Amino acid sequence: MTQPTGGHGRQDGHGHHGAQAIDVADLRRTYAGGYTAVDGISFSVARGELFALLGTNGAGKTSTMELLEGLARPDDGTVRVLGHDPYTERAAVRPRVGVMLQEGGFPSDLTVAETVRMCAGCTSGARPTDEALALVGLAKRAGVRVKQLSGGERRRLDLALALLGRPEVLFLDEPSTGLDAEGRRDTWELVRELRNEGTTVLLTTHYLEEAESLADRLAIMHQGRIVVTGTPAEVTAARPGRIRFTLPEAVPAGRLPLSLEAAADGRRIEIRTRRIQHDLGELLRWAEESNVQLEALDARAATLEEAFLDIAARGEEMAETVSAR
Ligand SMILES: Nc1ncnc2c1ncn2[C@@H]1O[C@H](COP(=O)(O)OP(=O)(O)OP(=O)(O)O)[C@@H](O)[C@H]1O
Repeated sequence: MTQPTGGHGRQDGHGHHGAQAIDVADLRRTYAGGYTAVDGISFSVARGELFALLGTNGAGKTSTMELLEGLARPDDGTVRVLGHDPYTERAAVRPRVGVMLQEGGFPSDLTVAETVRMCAGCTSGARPTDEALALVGLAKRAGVRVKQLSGGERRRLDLALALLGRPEVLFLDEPSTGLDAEGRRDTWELVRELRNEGTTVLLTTHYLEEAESLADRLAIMHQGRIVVTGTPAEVTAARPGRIRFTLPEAVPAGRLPLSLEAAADGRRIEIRTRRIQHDLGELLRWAEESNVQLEALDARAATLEEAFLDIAARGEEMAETVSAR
């Protein structure tokens, strides 16, 4: 992929300099059958920030994205994108945002280049077709019919279309789903570049590694609510780290210092701790003093995946503790 060019930078000619690019307050969305998919969420995304919305299947990510994109009207609460209501002031917002939906639908008989040209026709200041295709690594596929593209190539075409108007705010709903490992890396690189040029990016993803590596901040949703929000480091810092090792046969687990809350599975020991440096220090001093050789010693902080699985398992309970603060 080539570098994106001609970005709008961090300038804002519309008098909202310094304001949040996206502001969501007490947002609620209830579907016709009475199901509340978005249950009072609030968050904001600063200009030039890359924000990831994570959550279990059915958590309400897409329902939220659609409200931010102005595709539906909230039942309660407010949304501001670049200072405007994306639903009632659609004309003011739409030209300044790029949207990549979960399933882009384009006529499959057109070629890749024809599809881009068609969309460029109704986008003011659109990138040239060649440039848009080069950005997503599809330049060589310009003459191929859309229906002949692989799933991953279609995702890239979706992304090219979202980037056509050099958007200030980019909404990406699972941009790398269906991409192979290389395609995913390329997409990450491109999204990072766009962010570095000042584009505000809101993305949903099921790849926690993607969120961990790309996001400046993220929120994890569960059953229509935001359970935690923060930088990837903040979100994982709240979870316990883990120390694992195997004790020599001659040393029973009962000889470990009592202050270490260890779980033993035969000789395999696991310590879950929020004070990983302290506990590891204590363990190593004890091993040294007792002349015990710890085998397969491994210590690490929590990953975003662990934080996520924890929330998926205990979402309800955690939502209560977070909102109680
Ligand atoms: N048009 C609709 N009518 C009724 N219920 C809907 C509609 N669209 C979505 N829902 C329900 O709202 C909930 C949230 O769906 P949503 O697509 O926002 O979740 P999501 O977090 O994007 O999930 P996924 O990770 O599976 O894409 C789900 O329970 C879904 O069944």
